[in-house]
Amino acid sequence: MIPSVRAASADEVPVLDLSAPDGEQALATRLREACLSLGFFYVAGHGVPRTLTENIFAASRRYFALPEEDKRQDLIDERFRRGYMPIGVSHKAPWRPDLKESYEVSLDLPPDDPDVIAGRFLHGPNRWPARHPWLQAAVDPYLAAMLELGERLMRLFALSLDLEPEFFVSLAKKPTMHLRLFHYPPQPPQSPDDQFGIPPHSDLGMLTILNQDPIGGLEVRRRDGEWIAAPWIEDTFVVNVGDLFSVWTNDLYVSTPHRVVNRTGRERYSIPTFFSPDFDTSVSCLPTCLREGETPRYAPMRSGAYLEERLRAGHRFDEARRAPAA
Ligand SMILES: O=C(O)CCC(=O)C(=O)O
Ligand SMILES: [Fe+2]
Repeated sequence: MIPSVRAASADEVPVLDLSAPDGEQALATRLREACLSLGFFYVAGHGVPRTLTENIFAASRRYFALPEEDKRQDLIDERFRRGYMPIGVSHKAPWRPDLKESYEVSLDLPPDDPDVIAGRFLHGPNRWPARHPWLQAAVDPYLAAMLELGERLMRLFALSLDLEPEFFVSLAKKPTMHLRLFHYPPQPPQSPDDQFGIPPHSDLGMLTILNQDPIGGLEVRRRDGEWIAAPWIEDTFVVNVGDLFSVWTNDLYVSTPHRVVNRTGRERYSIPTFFSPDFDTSVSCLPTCLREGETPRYAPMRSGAYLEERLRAGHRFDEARRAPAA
């Protein structure tokens, strides 16, 4: 098992209260400080009703408690990437397969949407088990709340970089977003050093809003290389930037590596929502982020193509089709 790491101190993980009366510019300044240091921060005062969180966690627990044969009726499809992802599919070299199962939801596009008709990767309808209507009933309102919170944060991110407030929102009219219900079984104490719930990685897109349960297990790598355990703070979301911000800001805002190790002996559930801009968005160093004498560290890229490459590299669908071990 990976040796355990120290708990983050309170000043290492800033908490931004979005309901504070000091105004958006003050919040944007705090957000900037957080992104210049750890690249992770918490948001409180976010306005997302607590019942939405309680309901989606309850539905997630209920779903993952179903027999494997039942969940496999919702087996994820390689093109739209929606539905049930058993243990074994998320598997990135050189690590062992992730010790987690998931249910994947994205922006729900109707069959007559031009991108769906064109067969574009990730563009499609969500997938819901008709036998378990409570799943969609809990996820849909939560997803709507995440879209709203995501826009609020995108405006703050824009302000924090001296951009006009709608800069990121206007790039995300049909965002390639993913809401993922995760279940991490407890990791056995004798598990090898290359076994994680999720191995060290940076997030692919623009920003991530994570809802975690009180179990713990998320670990974040500081800029000096030390790993620290992210705390659980009641009624907050954990926010971090993804790789696109490293490109936009020339590493001023770093897409911080993180991982999950569930050492607690208990089941862990978490619900990250990932935001990326529209599939064809071209991403390159922002003029407001290029300091004197610097040159862009990353070649311009297309958001969707980057996402596709990384998603295809990190998943093994032959594992999804294999019958589960008896
Ligand atoms: O489950 C968590 O706490 C983190 C998940 C994560 O890092 C990811 O899916 O990218
Ligand atoms: Fe992540």
